[in-house]
Amino acid sequence: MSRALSSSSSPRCLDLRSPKYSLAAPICRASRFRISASRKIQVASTVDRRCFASAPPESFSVVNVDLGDRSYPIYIGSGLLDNSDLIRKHVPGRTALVVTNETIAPLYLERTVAALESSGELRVEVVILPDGEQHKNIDVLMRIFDKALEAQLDRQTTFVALGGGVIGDMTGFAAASYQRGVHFVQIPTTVMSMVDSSVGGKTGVNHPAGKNMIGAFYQPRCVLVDIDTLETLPDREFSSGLAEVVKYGLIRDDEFFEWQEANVEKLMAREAATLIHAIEKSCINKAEVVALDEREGGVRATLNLGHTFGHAIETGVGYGEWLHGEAVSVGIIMAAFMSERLGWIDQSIFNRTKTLLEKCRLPVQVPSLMTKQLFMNLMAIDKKSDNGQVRLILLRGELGGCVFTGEFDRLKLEETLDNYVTSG
Ligand SMILES: NC(=O)c1ccc[n+]([C@@H]2O[C@H](COP(=O)([O-])OP(=O)(O)OC[C@H]3O[C@@H](n4cnc5c(N)ncnc54)[C@H](O)[C@@H]3O)[C@@H](O)[C@H]2O)c1
Ligand SMILES: O=C(O)C(=O)C[C@@H](O)[C@H](O)[C@H](O)COP(=O)(O)O
Ligand SMILES: [Zn+2]
Repeated sequence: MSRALSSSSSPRCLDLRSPKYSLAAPICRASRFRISASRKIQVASTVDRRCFASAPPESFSVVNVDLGDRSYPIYIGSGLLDNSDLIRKHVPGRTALVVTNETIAPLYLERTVAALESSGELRVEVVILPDGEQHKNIDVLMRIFDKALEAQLDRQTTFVALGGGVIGDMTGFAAASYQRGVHFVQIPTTVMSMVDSSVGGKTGVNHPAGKNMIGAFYQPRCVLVDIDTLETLPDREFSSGLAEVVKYGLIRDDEFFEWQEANVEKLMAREAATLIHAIEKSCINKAEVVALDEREGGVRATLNLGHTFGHAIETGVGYGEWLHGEAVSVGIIMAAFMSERLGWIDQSIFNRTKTLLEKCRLPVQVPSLMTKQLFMNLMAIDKKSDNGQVRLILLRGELGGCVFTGEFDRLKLEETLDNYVTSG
């Protein structure tokens, strides 16, 4: 059950009351999740596999992102990379461009291209980018456009992102802007991209001065999560993605947080059923938030818990030095510390958060390179800033409660930086 979030007396402090969802009547042989509060939006369901003639015997679930005529399914399961019917259903036109990187290409490109080409009706082009956050920029983005133009891809083409969040964010932005918009499909291959970045349509690239500063909201036509691809994901990357999973529990889903506390060992052992549950619950939480506030007018900002501190760390130490989830983990702990110092949460919530992040093998200390001044400079250009004033997502009330606000005692922010910054 999602928690009702704490309200605030401040007019600039949004009341982030989240709707609850519950299990409703089964459809076919499976379950359907609904928001059971005032807004009855179907956010998630499990499809009848009979819809897909050549689907493999493995089962999969579907979480729907409800955005009216731009709604789309997130398919979650095993063996889905080879399920040609599933992907082809969402690739109209006669051409597709698969965007991936040097690490993922030898692992999963051949199968992805084979699935797309299986009908014999699609010409599939490929562009392989260099790997790493340091390449998430305008210069490397141009390589996607260069390839698309060289291959004479038209407006009916589909850009397919095969990879982690870097590839997904860049391909989505390329799809949003190539010939003013072409179709887009996400095939995430990291925990981070499966639980977060492939869903919700935030796309873009970094600027040397700040993370994701250039981009667009642009939704995919479907997200295909094949959990088998996680078999090759390095441990450090695996842990990184879990920072966002912990985030969902903290901002809106106390039961999910408690489930994580109870199942973290199985999660870290990559047990399939546990992994699938974590991905499904994360996608359901994200889909609900995105359906309520696609373009971050209010409640969507809560998905940024820890990110104001975290993005400052990623930019400050140099893109790629710290992984996104590592920086977010430290950001989450700083936000929790500050919330506790403000008297907004009990110390036990801070302690439980720290323990869970540590069990996910995530850092909870600021890198030594970060000075207080560097934090302040980088945080000032955060996209959530309002008229030069930093606004933060802070925890408030019971576990699962948070607020997005610029109305807090600035001394507590200073105190937080003083407590966590070790240098200069
Ligand atoms: N758009 C959003 O809503 C959103 C949400 C969260 C994060 N992000 C962005 O996502 C990026 C981080 O994503 P990420 O953590 O996936 O990093 P990433 O895309 O850099 O991938 C992590 C590393 O794992 C490799 N890799 C990917 N899949 C693999 C696999 N199956 N097997 C082996 N290696 C594999 C990649 O080549 C890379 O080296 C950041 O730029 C962050 O800002 C965006
Ligand atoms: O989807 C969202 O909204 C998020 O904030 C998800 C974050 O985990 C993600 O890192 C996102 O890219 C951050 O967005 P930004 O607007 O702060 O760049
Ligand atoms: Zn993030």
